[in-house]
Amino acid sequence: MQTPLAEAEGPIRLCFLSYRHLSRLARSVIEEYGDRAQFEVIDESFEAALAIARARERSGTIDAFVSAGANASFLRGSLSTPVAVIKVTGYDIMLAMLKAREITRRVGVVSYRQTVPELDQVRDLLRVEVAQKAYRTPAEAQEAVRELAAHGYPVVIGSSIVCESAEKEGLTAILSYSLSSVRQGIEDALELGRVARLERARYAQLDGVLQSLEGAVLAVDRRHRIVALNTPMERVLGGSRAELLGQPLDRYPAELSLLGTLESGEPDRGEVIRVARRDWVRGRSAIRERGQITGAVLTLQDARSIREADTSLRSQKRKEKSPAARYSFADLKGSSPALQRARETARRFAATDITVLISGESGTGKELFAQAIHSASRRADRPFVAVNCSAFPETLLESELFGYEEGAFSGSRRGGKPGLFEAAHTGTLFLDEIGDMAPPLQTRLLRALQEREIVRLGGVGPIPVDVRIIAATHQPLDLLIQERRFRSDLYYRINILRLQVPPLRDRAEDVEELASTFLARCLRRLGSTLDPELFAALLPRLVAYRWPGNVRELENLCERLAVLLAHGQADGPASLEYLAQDCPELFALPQPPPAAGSAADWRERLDEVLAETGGRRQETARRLGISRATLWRHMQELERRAT
Ligand SMILES: Nc1ncnc2c1ncn2[C@@H]1O[C@H](COP(=O)(O)OP(=O)(O)OP(=O)(O)O)[C@@H](O)[C@H]1O
Repeated sequence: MQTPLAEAEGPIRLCFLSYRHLSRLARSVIEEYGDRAQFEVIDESFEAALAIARARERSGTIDAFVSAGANASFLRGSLSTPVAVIKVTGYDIMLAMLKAREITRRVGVVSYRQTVPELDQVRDLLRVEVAQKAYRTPAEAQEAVRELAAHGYPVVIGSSIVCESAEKEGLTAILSYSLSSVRQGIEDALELGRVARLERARYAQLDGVLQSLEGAVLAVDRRHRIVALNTPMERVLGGSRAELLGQPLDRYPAELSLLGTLESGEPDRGEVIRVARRDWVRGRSAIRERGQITGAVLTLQDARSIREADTSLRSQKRKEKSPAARYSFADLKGSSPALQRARETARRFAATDITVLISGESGTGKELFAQAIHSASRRADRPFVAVNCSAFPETLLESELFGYEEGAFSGSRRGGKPGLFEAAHTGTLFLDEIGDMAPPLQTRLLRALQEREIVRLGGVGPIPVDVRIIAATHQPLDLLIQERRFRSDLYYRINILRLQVPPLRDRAEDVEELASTFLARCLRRLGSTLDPELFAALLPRLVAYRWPGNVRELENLCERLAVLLAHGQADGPASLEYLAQDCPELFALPQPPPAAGSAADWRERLDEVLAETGGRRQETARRLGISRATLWRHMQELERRAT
């Protein structure tokens, strides 16, 4: 394949466009250039010359044109290929004057644009009577020649057009151009042609880069005219490249304007604009040459493709340590009417993308419901991220949720850290115990939910996040609002779809299914099976118990029972008493739930178990059938009441 620069090799292709007087002169020097240049000489001027020049431009067969006088000016203004101008020098005129003097002492000189003042000074020297005239158009040239003829000037010096007119008037015409000025014109044209080739080759390379870009790109010059663009940008502007090149960008929607960038030189990136019925992320920057702004570039990235790339990037990262939901509706055991109703409601919520608020006592299965909703929603294969708001001190929870930038606080990790909102992007964020969130953080959370974007701690730019929120609480939020511990606007924002998970004591029908499921599962893990007779004997006690720790307590108790049963320490119905030693709660009066029972009783029980476990909270929580977070909360509460 030929590279653009290889195309720049070979002789420079020049085209002469002039009346025949100059063409004749040009033909006489062509041979001197040998291999350096290839010539085409055309005896035409103005409109006819322009038509031919444009045809050559389109076919790309010419590197530069050569012309003179008014003709050259006319062509220059209409062609994008360079036009070298053959200029008349004082020396040329002197030579022509000497030739003219051999014929007559009355000489007319007709020059393009302006007369030659020096001639007035030398005419006495040459002892010639000189009449000077200037012209701009062929008609003016003709008129000037006619006037000279009328005033009895037999010889006229001038350009090709002038010579042509003079001959028509029957005068002697002397071309003002000398061979040396024609040679100078050709040298200029060779240089212009060489530079034009290099520029074309560079442009072709740049264009190759532009075309390979996925986004729409264009560049303008200092005057805000389009000088380069790629195919996607042609589609945005709704025209072909040939139509668009050279057009002022002002004609297009104001959002695409680069005038501000040309003015200030300041780049700006990231703003989303809507043009041609699509959303684009716009970038604008200035082009500088040696510090001077010479143009500007506009880039438009399809917002949809950025979103897709963002999603795939985030999901790529997520695959490494993806927080996923483990449970679905199939894992939600229980067939009591209350649970069935809750399950049905949750299923309907799963079909929407709306915020859900789940309330219920600790251990009733709120997180399990949240996971089931997520797993049945359109976000099922996206992350499910759970955070217990009561388990973190305020500032730590803030950085957990929103992440932080490097240097946000002393000890912040290098490179910063994305928060749970970002980790949950496109998925679900489960905010457990939302009632325990500190009010300042509630304000930040509300803003994130409303704006659908977050700002990392120490960060400036907002990061858009697409997250479904499922919040849970064991406390009545309306009471917390009265106590000014919960913001009412956040409450209204999250309290859209409500799900109440009933305590286990209100659905005793579920105990049998739950207990047999938990026991069978634990025993299987221990390589044993459930003895139906023993289970039948145990069931009335399980059903009668009030389960202050709800399903979690039942699950923990089943684990304990399974260990005892699997090791053959309890065998047959007679061993119920034996079990009673290890599971006294089933055989004694039920422990009052912390909220309902007296604080003193609860404190006593808590202290008792803490003493038994040597202060180990994990084990204490397990024995009490509550989560660690709940234990921590209760301890805080008791301390608060004590002071
Ligand atoms: N209906 C159910 N079927 C099977 N297992 C359940 C059910 N409900 C709860 N569980 C189990 O009980 C335990 C406690 O449930 P979960 O953590 O969802 O409760 P929670 O209400 O979110 O508790 P907390 O308020 O203390 O965070 C979990 O191990 C869960 O799998």
